[in-house]
Amino acid sequence: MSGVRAVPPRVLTVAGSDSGGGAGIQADLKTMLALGVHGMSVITAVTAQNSLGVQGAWELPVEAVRAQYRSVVDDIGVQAVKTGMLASAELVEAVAELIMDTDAPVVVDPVGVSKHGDSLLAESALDSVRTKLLPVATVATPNLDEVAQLTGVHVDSESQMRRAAAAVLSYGPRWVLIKGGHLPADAGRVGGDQAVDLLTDGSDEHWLRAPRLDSRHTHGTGCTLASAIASGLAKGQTVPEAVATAKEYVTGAIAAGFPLGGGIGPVDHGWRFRPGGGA
Ligand SMILES: Nc1ncnc2c1ncn2[C@@H]1O[C@H](COP(=O)(O)OP(=O)(O)OP(=O)(O)O)[C@@H](O)[C@H]1O
Ligand SMILES: Cc1ncc(CO)c(N)n1
Repeated sequence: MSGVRAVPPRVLTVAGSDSGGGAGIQADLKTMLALGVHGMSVITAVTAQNSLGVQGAWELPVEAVRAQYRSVVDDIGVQAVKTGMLASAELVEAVAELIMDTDAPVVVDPVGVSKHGDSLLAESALDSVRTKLLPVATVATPNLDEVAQLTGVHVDSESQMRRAAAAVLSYGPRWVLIKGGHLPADAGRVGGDQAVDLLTDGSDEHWLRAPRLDSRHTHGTGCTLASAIASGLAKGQTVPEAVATAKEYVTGAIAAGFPLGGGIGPVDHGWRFRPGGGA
């Protein structure tokens, strides 16, 4: 065979490794494969993690993170970047600085704690996230716990999501997606049967709604959503388009989540390839 091969858009994730394969770097790369882009990784930390929680975490030296990033960006190039677990203030600041020099949209998932409540970011790094990382984000995707941690705004109803969005936008990201996945079941005007997220840049506002799925196996939802957004942006979609297609993808992945180990199983990144999945 000969001829020019098509080169897929390239997306870089800067995040931690989840040995259990459901979240972190592993979720990001699986999402990117499923969405047809070329995934690349800068590993910031290694976690020993499974369906029961995080048993250990080790940060990489800043020098190793910088070297991985430069290797990818200087030779291969990127059409979008996604950040996840950054562990420490030093790493947050180094990554923010690297991103500043990169001409590509950036999705910042300000990962604070895992589904089991294990900390993935030092308390001392919060200020660097606010003042260094959020300002370089094209889209920031905090969940409600991260919103509370970063801004002090506690959301327990849909109406408060607007206030939360304004508080995050005050740190400088172009767009914010407030993820309502953790809203209590009886919150909001429309009742508790929907998983509602709010995307806004301060003037344009998009409410994204999907059926709230009664699944225990939701490990990796946030990483999957942020990587799917980055994949859409790399393909040239606008932010609202990328978020809408990512929401559809993560909803399908949650619906197909499966039990693994004795605790919270992963979402299914490959759901579209299964019988009836639509691929
Ligand atoms: N039970 C559910 N049913 C449908 N959608 C859900 C459910 N739980 C979360 N979502 C959706 O999944 C996406 C990720 O949101 P979530 O709040 O779970 O992220 P997260 O807390 O950052 O995830 P993680 O725990 O992986 O860090 C959002 O679009 C949210 O609305
Ligand atoms: C490494 C890693 N990144 C992100 C998450 C999200 O909760 C996780 N559980 N583990």
